[in-house]
Amino acid sequence: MKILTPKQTRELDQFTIDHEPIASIDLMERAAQKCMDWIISNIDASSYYIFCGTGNNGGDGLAITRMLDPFPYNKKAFLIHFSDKLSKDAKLNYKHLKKTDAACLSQIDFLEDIDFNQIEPDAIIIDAIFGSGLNRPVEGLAKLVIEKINELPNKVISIDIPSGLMAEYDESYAGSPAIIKADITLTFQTPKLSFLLPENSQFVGHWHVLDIGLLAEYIEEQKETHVLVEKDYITSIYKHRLQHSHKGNYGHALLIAGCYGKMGAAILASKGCLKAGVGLLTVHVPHWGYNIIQSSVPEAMASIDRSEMIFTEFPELNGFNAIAIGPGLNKKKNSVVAFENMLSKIEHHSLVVDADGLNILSENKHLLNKLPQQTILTPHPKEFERLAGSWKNDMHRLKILKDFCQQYQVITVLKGAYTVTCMPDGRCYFNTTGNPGMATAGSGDVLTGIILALLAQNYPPDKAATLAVYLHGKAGDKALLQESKESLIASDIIRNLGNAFKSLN
Ligand SMILES: NC(=O)C1=CN([C@@H]2O[C@H](COP(=O)(O)OP(=O)(O)OC[C@H]3O[C@@H](n4cnc5c(N)ncnc54)[C@H](OP(=O)(O)O)[C@@H]3O)[C@@H](O)[C@H]2O)[C@@H](O)CC1
Ligand SMILES: Nc1ncnc2c1ncn2[C@@H]1O[C@H](COP(=O)(O)OP(=O)(O)O)[C@@H](O)[C@H]1O
Ligand SMILES: [K+]
Repeated sequence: MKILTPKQTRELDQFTIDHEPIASIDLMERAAQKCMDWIISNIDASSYYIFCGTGNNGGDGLAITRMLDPFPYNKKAFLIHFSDKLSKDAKLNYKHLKKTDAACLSQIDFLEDIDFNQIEPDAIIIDAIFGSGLNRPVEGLAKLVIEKINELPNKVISIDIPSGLMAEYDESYAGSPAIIKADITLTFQTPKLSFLLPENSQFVGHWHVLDIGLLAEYIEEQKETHVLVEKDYITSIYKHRLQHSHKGNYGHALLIAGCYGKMGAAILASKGCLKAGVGLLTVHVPHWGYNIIQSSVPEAMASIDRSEMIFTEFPELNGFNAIAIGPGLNKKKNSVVAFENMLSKIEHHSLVVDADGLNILSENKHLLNKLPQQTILTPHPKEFERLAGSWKNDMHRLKILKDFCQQYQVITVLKGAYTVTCMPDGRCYFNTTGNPGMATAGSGDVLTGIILALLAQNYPPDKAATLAVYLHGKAGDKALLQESKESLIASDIIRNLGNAFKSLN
């Protein structure tokens, strides 16, 4: 699903109004009805307090209040009068609600006009103060109301976007002084970019996209800049195995991993790779790790370093079509030299760099220029900061990520919730699978193994990265059916890779 900018969202609304065609007031009615349908199906409450602004978001809130009328709920709508400029459609809905139930509607000029004590703790608050039209930090009356709502124990449902949050912002934006902390956000047609950034999860809560019938024609024409990766996209890139295939069809991968004390990383990445369908896997380990890898991963072949403890050399690269380097490596000088040598020998191979491979790059930045085009880097945020520098806010981090990928022509998988895979041309793919149980030692090593396996199977690097990230998260979600978020460990992700692949069929 494409994520649209605020400008594109406005254009999409207008395109739908012009081409469906539909009057804007009817579109608002449709949006409000979709919210109502969702609320009635999912929420069990007897009282609703609807806080409405003066723009079209407030118009949605006023329409929702009217639609609650046939139901046996207590309801009260507050028009937060922070501006005299009521939008045309908000005005129509204001009049309409006055006719339906004038008593439930109050205009609020001062915070004291609202008796917050009357709001029962189990009542639902609907936040329709600001939507996508917010264009500056919230001040004055609206700020006071938002702060007060955030102090209440009530469940809050935000319409379109939590009031005070912007769909997109730049690095100079230090956050609005007041933003609604929603439990649920019901957003229209496509999610907003800000929903996917860690710093905003405290405001957005669980978000749901409601299809209000805005025209797909317009969305299809837009460039794929920010994409939410869901099952339909993944099934479109997934290649089924052919009946008459043999292991030679699925590539020969080389994994360079492990050092004294960190052989576990090599084992986890190897297993992730094998369980993601590679034909053949060779693991290059220090001498000391030979017995460990052979007995823990009998399916893999071993290539043994002359060094007892660390990575100092690599096997002949001909014969491998994909290489991963980094899990459980180390950053000693001899390893850096071997890494640099290897980069100079790479020709047609696809490459993944993780963990200490990334730390070597951070400490030897000239090596970034030697990476083959479309190399996949898989940093967690700390590793990315070491690679590319620090950021002022998460939207700025996204900009740094795009600049970095464009400068070095690499693909970067920035890990976390909504892992973002950024392409050399700056396109960003946000993953939707995975859970906090995956924040556990070795989980990233498994991902490296999966990416390696898909590269060896000849997936183009951009598709290998997005598919691997999706499958890794899906395996984590499947693991959660038997485990808790605390008990889930990296081996559980490996064990559930089969279930993750099956979910694509
Ligand atoms: N278009 C459609 O077809 C559909 C739209 N829909 C709904 O419309 C919503 C977008 O509506 P919107 O554009 O009217 O913006 P909204 O956020 O309600 O109001 C902002 C207003 O407040 C003002 N303002 C801004 N910042 C401010 C601040 N800090 N402090 C004080 N004032 C501030 C600003 O005016 P300004 O003062 O800048 O002139 C603006 O007029 C969207 O989220 C969705 O819910 C749905 O019904 C589906 C169909
Ligand atoms: N809250 C979360 N939601 C979804 N995925 C997560 C979450 N926390 C961590 N993960 C995933 O778990 C993996 C952790 O990787 P990493 O930090 O490199 O771990 P390690 O270095 O221990 O192997 C990443 O793929 C990341 O996306
Ligand atoms: K809102």
